[in-house]
Amino acid sequence: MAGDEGLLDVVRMLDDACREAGFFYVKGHGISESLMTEVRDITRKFFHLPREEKLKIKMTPQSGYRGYQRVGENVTKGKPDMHEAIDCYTPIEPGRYGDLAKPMEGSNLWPDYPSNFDALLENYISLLRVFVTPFFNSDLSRKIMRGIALALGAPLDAFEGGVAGDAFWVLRLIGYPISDDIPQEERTDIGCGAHTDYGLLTLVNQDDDICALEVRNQSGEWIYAKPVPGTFVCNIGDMLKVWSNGIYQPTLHRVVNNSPRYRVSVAFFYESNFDAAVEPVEFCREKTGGVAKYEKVVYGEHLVQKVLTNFVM
Ligand SMILES: N=C(N)NCCCC[C@H](N)C(=O)O
Ligand SMILES: O=C(O)CCC(=O)C(=O)O
Ligand SMILES: [Fe+2]
Repeated sequence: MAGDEGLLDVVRMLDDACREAGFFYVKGHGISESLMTEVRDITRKFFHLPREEKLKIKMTPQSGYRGYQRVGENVTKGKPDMHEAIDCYTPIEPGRYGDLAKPMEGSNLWPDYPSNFDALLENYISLLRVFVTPFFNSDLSRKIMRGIALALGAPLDAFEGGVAGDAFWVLRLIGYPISDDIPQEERTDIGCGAHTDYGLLTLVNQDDDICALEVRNQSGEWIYAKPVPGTFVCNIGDMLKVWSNGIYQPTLHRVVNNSPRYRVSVAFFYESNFDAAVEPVEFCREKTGGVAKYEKVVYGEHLVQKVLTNFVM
């Protein structure tokens, strides 16, 4: 690979983006634009169903926090978010991680309508995750993580193995209504409050033509991650900060839908192993003065703590 100029260019761009912005666009990734659109369109169709239909897959503590949440149920920094969503997670069998995963045990709730929802989404998830057949491989998130490993000057598989070789995944299908459609007494001015993501890497498939995702730059200004059709907007999560000893930092972002149209985005989160204890890896410590800047974090504890405090139901 050392002689592949094209690859080295991409790795350099990735390193710049991860250091400067914590956000970047990925194109030419092998997921067809038509599939990306289809996934957003089926999500939109679901959110346009009557409330009773959507509540058939209501998210509750008993469902392992999987399923549908109404506008305002997700809360960020004490303020209700003006989005509705379906949250899906890697299925967790009872007892799989002992007490650690108890609150999130279970399998995902898929709606009956639109009828091919589960098949389409399960296919999409497998393409973003790790999908290996004798004829065809797709593992987009892992490929990007391999690029990030190279960007840090490490071997390709530096972010796999015991810590992320069995990566946990999260999928959020999100709808942001226009404010006129939200009763005034329930309305706040923000679709999703400022936050960083929890894991390694996020891949956002967002509606074309609506600017709503805002990223905080180094001067503290909010700038749009404008839609670029066919691309994923990618960003770094909390676990990669710890793992890289802060060489790459997650960036605050938020969503404000001031457009006159309902906005859909589908965010895929590629995480470490659920029970991984993530700590600064030696090759990153060496690059940053030899001292670990962060304490060890168990990813599953981080996620469960977020999930238990994110909702007002
Ligand atoms: N899995 C992720 N990243 N979910 C993003 C939701 C961010 C908002 C959430 N209420 C919070 O305060 O974190
Ligand atoms: O809707 C978006 O564009 C981003 C959503 C987001 O940041 C998240 O769910 O973590
Ligand atoms: Fe996010």
